Amino acid sequence: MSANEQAGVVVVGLGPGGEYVAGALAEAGLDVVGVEAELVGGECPYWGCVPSKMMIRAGNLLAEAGRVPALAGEAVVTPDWGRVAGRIRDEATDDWNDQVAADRLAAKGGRLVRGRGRLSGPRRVTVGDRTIEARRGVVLATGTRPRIPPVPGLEGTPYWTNRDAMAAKELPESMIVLGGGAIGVELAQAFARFTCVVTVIEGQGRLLPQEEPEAGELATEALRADGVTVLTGVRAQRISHDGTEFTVRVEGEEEPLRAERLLVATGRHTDLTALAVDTVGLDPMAGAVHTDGQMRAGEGLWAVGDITGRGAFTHVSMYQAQIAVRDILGRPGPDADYRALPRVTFTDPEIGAVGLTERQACERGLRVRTSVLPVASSTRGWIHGPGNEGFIKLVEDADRGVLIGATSAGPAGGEVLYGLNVAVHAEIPVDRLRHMIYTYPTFHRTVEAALGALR
Ligand SMILES: Cc1cc2nc3c(=O)[nH]c(=O)nc-3n(C[C@H](O)[C@H](O)[C@H](O)COP(=O)(O)OP(=O)(O)OC[C@H]3O[C@@H](n4cnc5c(N)ncnc54)[C@H](O)[C@@H]3O)c2cc1C
Ligand SMILES: NC(=O)c1ccc[n+]([C@@H]2O[C@H](COP(=O)([O-])OP(=O)(O)OC[C@H]3O[C@@H](n4cnc5c(N)ncnc54)[C@H](O)[C@@H]3O)[C@@H](O)[C@H]2O)c1
Repeated sequence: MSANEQAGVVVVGLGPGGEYVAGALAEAGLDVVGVEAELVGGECPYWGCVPSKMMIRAGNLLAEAGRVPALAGEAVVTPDWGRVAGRIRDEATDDWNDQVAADRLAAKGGRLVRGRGRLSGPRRVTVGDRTIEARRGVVLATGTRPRIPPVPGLEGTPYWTNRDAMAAKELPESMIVLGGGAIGVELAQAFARFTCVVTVIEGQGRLLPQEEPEAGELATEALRADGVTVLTGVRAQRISHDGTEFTVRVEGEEEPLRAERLLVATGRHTDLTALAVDTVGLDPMAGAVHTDGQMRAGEGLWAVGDITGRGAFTHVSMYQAQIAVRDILGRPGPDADYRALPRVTFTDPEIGAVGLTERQACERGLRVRTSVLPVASSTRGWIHGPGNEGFIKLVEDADRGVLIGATSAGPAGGEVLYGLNVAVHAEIPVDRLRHMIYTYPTFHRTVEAALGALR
């Protein structure tokens, strides 16, 4: 097949990673074509981070109002989902219209091609009946889609994914959430705080199973305090929908669960077959596009974002995008380094974590020292009162005397994480961390106490 168009670089998928690459390369003067099948900006601004955090912000306000009687008097609030739905429609997503983002790319000098792209050989991308030859190369940034588990009966029912939840104009009366990972716990709590009756079903033994066990316990307590029913270590056996409500049969439960909505939040996957990666010698059955430290996936081929399987987070896609841009422009720079990968689950309390969990460190054969201290034991935690649940957990490589992992859960737990992120990233000796000044009275003073408690 002969190429009928030319470009310097073709970026396939314009989520946070691809949009950054396309914009930065266009600003640097390259002839860039960005190919986007849906909305420029991707999952994060339209169906992910931004709208979900708007829901969470609103839900947290309601919960905070519920804490007023204990500390400050009376507060009467009437939850109104319409405010959240309206803000998501008008402020976050422009009613799911990406014109502003498309114009932003054009203003930087990039060319937008709307459609679903696929590789058609080295340095070639086909979109519909157009084939574009990229002189310098192609960047794959097509992200992920929800993974729908093969539960009997599920297919064909009007189940929700994150996309339906983000676009919900009305709050369902009840909702079953399949999956107790980041999406499941964040949305379960936000919907419950607006009075939706929520049940979470998590197949593993605890919520947030990728994180420390203490994080899962805290998330369970927080969700239960908001009235959410949390079932862990169980699987849905059969799902049906009778036109009005869902029925979910769960192993070990005599009575089936019933709810108006079913949200499937059981992880994400990427479809490399549809991208035709075999035309450039990559395995279409692989779960991700593997890259080297400069985000190179082959000759004239780079990949960034969720598709690389290095952590499905916007900040990872942006970090990788910066590296790919540097490499494509021929500027030297350090390889991608995931040792201090931070993540925050935006429940209330927020659960932030960086680096390795204790278990991951032990599995690597490292000799570890750990400590866990409750935020409530700090002066600030005690002053804060209701809503002060949380803890700091540290994981130290005992032989090197540096932190290799940490969890910061509590009020503003994601912000408190920053210092720990720096410590893990820069490998600051624990002994130096012990001898710095920690502002009084802050939540992060719990870190100082936790450093002293490492055993
Ligand atoms: C509910 C929810 C909440 C989240 N909250 C957070 C959070 O708080 N913090 C955080 O860091 N992360 C969060 N994430 C994850 C975050 O959204 C993703 O990690 C991020 O969007 C990944 O960016 P990306 O560039 O890899 O791809 P994506 O954002 O997935 O974008 C990929 C783009 O490629 C397009 N595309 C796909 N295939 C093709 C093709 N063949 N041709 C052309 N275009 C194509 C898609 O239409 C899409 O626009 C959340 C995700 C969800 C679902
Ligand atoms: N705050 C954030 O940064 C944030 C928020 C939301 C999503 N995200 C990103 O989006 C990605 C996708 O989120 P997610 O919550 O869908 O995935 P996830 O991988 O975080 O969690 C999925 C959960 O579903 C469970 N599960 C899988 N199959 C199941 C089944 N059949 N029955 C019951 N439970 C089952 C898994 O054990 C797991 O705990 C995450 O990996 C995360 O990186 C990030």
